[in-house]
Amino acid sequence: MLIVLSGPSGVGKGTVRKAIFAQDNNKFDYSVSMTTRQMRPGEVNGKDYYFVTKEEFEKEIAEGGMLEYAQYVDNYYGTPLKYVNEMLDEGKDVFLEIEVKGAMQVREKVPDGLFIFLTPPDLMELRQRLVNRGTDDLDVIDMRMKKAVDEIEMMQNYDYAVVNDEVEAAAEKIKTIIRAERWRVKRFLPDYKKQLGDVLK
Ligand SMILES: Nc1nc2c(ncn2[C@@H]2O[C@H](COP(=O)(O)OP(=O)(O)O)[C@@H](O)[C@H]2O)c(=O)[nH]1
Ligand SMILES: Nc1ncnc2c1ncn2[C@@H]1O[C@H](COP(=O)(O)OP(=O)(O)O)[C@@H](O)[C@H]1O
Repeated sequence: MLIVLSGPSGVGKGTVRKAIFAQDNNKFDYSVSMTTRQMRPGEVNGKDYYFVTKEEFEKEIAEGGMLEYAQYVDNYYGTPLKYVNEMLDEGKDVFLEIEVKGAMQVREKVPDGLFIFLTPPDLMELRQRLVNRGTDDLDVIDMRMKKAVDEIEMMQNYDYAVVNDEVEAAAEKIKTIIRAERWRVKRFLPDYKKQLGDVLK
């Protein structure tokens, strides 16, 4: 199963994803993204991201090596296809944390993935989080808010919406959804159909 966590800029995707992976009882693997943005202090190449140059990233795109990618604030971000395919072939679940444009590309390619939209309690709180994060000037924050409203409209293309009111609670809700989704009929039927084909040979 391919699990996609997405949502508007600043809602807390990275924070909630880290809370999910901080617990070691996960049955799924995190797909490390590739990016052209600068490495921040404390980040590790290959763990937080694969940090590459613009030329290297564009070469990957040209060679068909990306499951999806998007340009976000002048940098490329994308999911390398190789690791995702390897995990899915081994029957493992893979977890992507990506912005909405990339998520929609994945929805096209993997329609039976699980798409979860992380949403803020309300727009004032989203703005407050961007202010608290302290990485942007107020005019940039206003631009991000306008973008966030467009991004929130994409919610209708997802399977579940999770309100990020409190980090641990949001992480728990997401894990509950993933557990429940494992028992969807559509995940069993193809396998039984294949077995039937083998049994009747
Ligand atoms: N489409 C896409 N978006 C990604 C990927 N990896 C990270 N992102 C998104 O890119 C945005 C910027 O990430 P980052 O630079 O780490 O900033 P921060 O999450 O705002 O601290 C976030 O919304 C991430 O969810 C990816 O592989 N593909
Ligand atoms: N549930 C929450 N309550 C309060 N602040 C939060 C919550 N989740 C995230 N934040 C804060 O909001 C800001 C944006 O979170 P971040 O994970 O960088 O968002 P994203 O990855 O979606 O851009 C950060 O300062 C983070 O600490």
